[in-house]
Amino acid sequence: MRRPMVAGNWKMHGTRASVAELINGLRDLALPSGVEVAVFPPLLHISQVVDGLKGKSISVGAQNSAVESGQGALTGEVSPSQLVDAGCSLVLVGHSERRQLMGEQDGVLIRKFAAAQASGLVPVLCIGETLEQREAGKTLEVVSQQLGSIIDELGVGAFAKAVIAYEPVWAIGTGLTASPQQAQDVHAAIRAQLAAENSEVAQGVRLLYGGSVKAANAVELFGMPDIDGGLIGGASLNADEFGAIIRAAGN
Ligand SMILES: O=C[C@H](O)COP(=O)(O)O
Repeated sequence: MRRPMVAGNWKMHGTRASVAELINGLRDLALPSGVEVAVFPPLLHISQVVDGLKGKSISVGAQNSAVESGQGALTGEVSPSQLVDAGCSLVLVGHSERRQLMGEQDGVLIRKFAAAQASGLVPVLCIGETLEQREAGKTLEVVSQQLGSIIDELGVGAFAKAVIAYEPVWAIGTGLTASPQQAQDVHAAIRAQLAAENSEVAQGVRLLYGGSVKAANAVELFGMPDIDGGLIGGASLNADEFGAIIRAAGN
């Protein structure tokens, strides 16, 4: 039985004041015990969030981390071990905004994934196709290649301590959501790809859906057999809406 997870990716949003307000809203939420909840604030606000959520069962993660796990001469980067030291337990790897806007490709993402695990962080690997790729009928090929690059290099066992988020790029921040069946089809293919190598890992790994998830569509999405929760962008900036999405995962 996989424990559902609902994670909020705050992206590049927030000031110290708005983050304080969001923390208060999150503290007021009654969280269902069966759901793991996490937030990914901007790096600058991680300490504030870790301190503000003390005693509340919400994990804190980073949106990105360095390719090296320790410390060193890497100007502008923050390493997984520094994130652990700051109170993080998770990190996003390969969000489409970083793949597309920062040019992050497989080689770098493999190193980030490995460095995160070496420091004890749980990587949340984000994969998904663009609209052009979906329209060309290449969705499963693209997703399989993105996942396969990590499996080939680090082995399927790496997913015993990782989470995967399927986020179709065309659904991110657009208000367009993959239908529950569209999302389920891709999730099933992801699980089958893992199962071809190791069925125990495949059955245990949480597969989150991301892309315009709201309280209004979460119940249906999370009701699909291979969707184990969500990675929420815009809707996670409102504690009440985020709380309603969390409850949808607890149903
Ligand atoms: O990481 C979160 C995803 O990019 C989804 O963002 P969104 O819920 O604003 O569409």
